[in-house]
Amino acid sequence: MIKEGSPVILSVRDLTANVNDTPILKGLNLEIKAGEIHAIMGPNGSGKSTFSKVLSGHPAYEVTGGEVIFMGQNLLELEPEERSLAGVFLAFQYPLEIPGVSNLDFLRVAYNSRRKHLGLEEVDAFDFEDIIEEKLDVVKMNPAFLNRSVNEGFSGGEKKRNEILQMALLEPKLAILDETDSGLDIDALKIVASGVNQLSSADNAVLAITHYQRLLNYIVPDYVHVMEGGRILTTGTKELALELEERGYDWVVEADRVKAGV
Ligand SMILES: Nc1ncnc2c1ncn2[C@@H]1O[C@H](COP(=O)(O)OP(=O)(O)OP(=O)(O)O)[C@@H](O)[C@H]1O
Repeated sequence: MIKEGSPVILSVRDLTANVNDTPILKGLNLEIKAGEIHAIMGPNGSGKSTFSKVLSGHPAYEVTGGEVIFMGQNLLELEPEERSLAGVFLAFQYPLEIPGVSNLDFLRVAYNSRRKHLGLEEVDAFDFEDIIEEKLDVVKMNPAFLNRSVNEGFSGGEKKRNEILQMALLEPKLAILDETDSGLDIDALKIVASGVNQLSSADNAVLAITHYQRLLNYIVPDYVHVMEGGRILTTGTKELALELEERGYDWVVEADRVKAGV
């Protein structure tokens, strides 16, 4: 859904970041405009999850250089909660369990925080039930999951579905999906993808990190990036994902070496 002149949602320039004093991101550049769906693929350990965690403001990751501008503001200056309120949503690779906090209460607090941030009136528990019911339908989730503690005892696939429910509710400007497809059966994959597609619009953007081309049959990307060694080595269209599926990553790494004259 690329439109000429769409506003830039995320601009990442020469981003470098360390984990435990070890450089992981080594000069990452990426620009995402409104209405676009981007996919990042790449070998294990190339820094994909690190990138998503740096964007969400995870404290274990130290940014050592570069800039990240999200909708005109310096994202790196914002606390993780502020990033979320500003409209950055990260669907985790391993969603956290929060024992003792009901999913319904958790979702209502998150929803009201975002409304407050947008200058809108908070909704009470009664009205929230109508809102959440509509969103449950997006991910075809059984309402019984609302009364359980957040993700506690949920299966891997149920946790991922719950992440997409949060996303549908919060309507972020930038949704980052970190291997949301892993652990999903075929039907759940289609439901999750359909939830993402229903959310996707000309005003927001999606960044999907995945190992599997099959997700991209359902969430069709405008751009596919290959990450290796903490950088984006190459960018293509959805056909690139098909080529990667067939040929693996070595040829991309080799082509980058030849380009760099190494
Ligand atoms: N807390 C940490 N301490 C030490 N090293 C870490 C830590 N977190 C990540 N790393 C290292 O950073 C590198 C990049 O990891 P990351 O999880 O970002 O890769 P990835 O591309 O998402 O991999 P995968 O496809 O396997 O999920 C890896 O070598 C990993 O071991």
